[in-house]
Amino acid sequence: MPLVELTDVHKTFPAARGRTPVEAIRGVDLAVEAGEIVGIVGYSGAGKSTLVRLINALETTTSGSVRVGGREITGLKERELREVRLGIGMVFQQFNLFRSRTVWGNIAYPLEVARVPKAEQNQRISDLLHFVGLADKAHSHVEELSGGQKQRVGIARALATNPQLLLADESTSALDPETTQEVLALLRRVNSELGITIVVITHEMDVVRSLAHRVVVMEAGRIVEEGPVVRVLSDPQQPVTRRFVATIVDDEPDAEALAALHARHAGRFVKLAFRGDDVRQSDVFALLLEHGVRFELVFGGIEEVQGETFGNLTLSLDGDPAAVDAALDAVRALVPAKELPR
Ligand SMILES: Nc1ncnc2c1ncn2[C@@H]1O[C@H](COP(=O)(O)OP(=O)(O)OP(=O)(O)O)[C@@H](O)[C@H]1O
Repeated sequence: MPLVELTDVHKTFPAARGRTPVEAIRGVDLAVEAGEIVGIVGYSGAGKSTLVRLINALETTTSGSVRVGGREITGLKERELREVRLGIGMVFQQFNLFRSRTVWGNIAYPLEVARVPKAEQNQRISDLLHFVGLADKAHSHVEELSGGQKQRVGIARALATNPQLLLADESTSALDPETTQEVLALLRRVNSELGITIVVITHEMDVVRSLAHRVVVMEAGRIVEEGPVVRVLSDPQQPVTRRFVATIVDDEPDAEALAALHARHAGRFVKLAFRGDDVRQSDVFALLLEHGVRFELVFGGIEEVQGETFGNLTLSLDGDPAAVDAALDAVRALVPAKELPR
């Protein structure tokens, strides 16, 4: 049974005066299995935050079903919803910490609300501070902390009530790249050491690449593509997915770059797609040489994501036209190859 299951979910916000209603979510089916890290990506307005707010019952669906831990949450009473929310931790972009409280006090807050006995609270807070590496900051005030430390407090607070699910909404967008990596490493430990399922919303593909097992791409209130991260990064299908993937993986030169490359290289351009370790680049290059074709690498790169390699290399091929054709036929038997226009 999935930990979270959305079936044909729609959410329409009523029209503000003189406006049309906003269909924020338009028929979403999504299952998140226990233990997974799912990254939800999409541009601003795609519906990511609304989707997350439906999962933690801060919004109600217009139609469709939302199940958390097997329990239908649509139509539950406020008291029952509070119970459901206790099983879900939230981490926010702007940390949402209480400035008037110390680090300890911030982590204590959800435990106070849940009326956890004091001795148990103290043990829990102390464990969490060690887990997130802030034991020495217990009595610091929030303003004294760096952004990364604030987010670690945010994560500790989200974990205080032992949730099964952590929802992270742009949790690293306010952080610099190095601090982002620290927070992502902590989230990976939350998943691997504590077994907590994580749904992370982001517009940064780097976050997806280094954290998620599976990626869900949203556009205009719908899921337009989903799959294991390595699959989606190495072979994106939808235009919106390609645009996201292009921010971290070189695909093929755009028209402007292509014109500049053609001005420098006389040969025919072909893009080769390497996926996994089954085809070695050296085998492809040997085939070209066997056919008497000279080549130069003009664009692209090879990536390693979660232990798998993939990438796209654009080569300029020079030689007798018939030999280039024959070489291309032979190469196509090994890897997908696409000739780029002149
Ligand atoms: N409470 C609301 N009332 C009216 N419209 C809303 C409300 N919340 C969201 N919307 C609209 O629903 C659509 C989806 O918004 P949502 O915040 O879910 O997108 P998002 O993908 O999370 O974007 P961002 O990355 O900017 O947060 C947008 O058109 C937004 O204006």
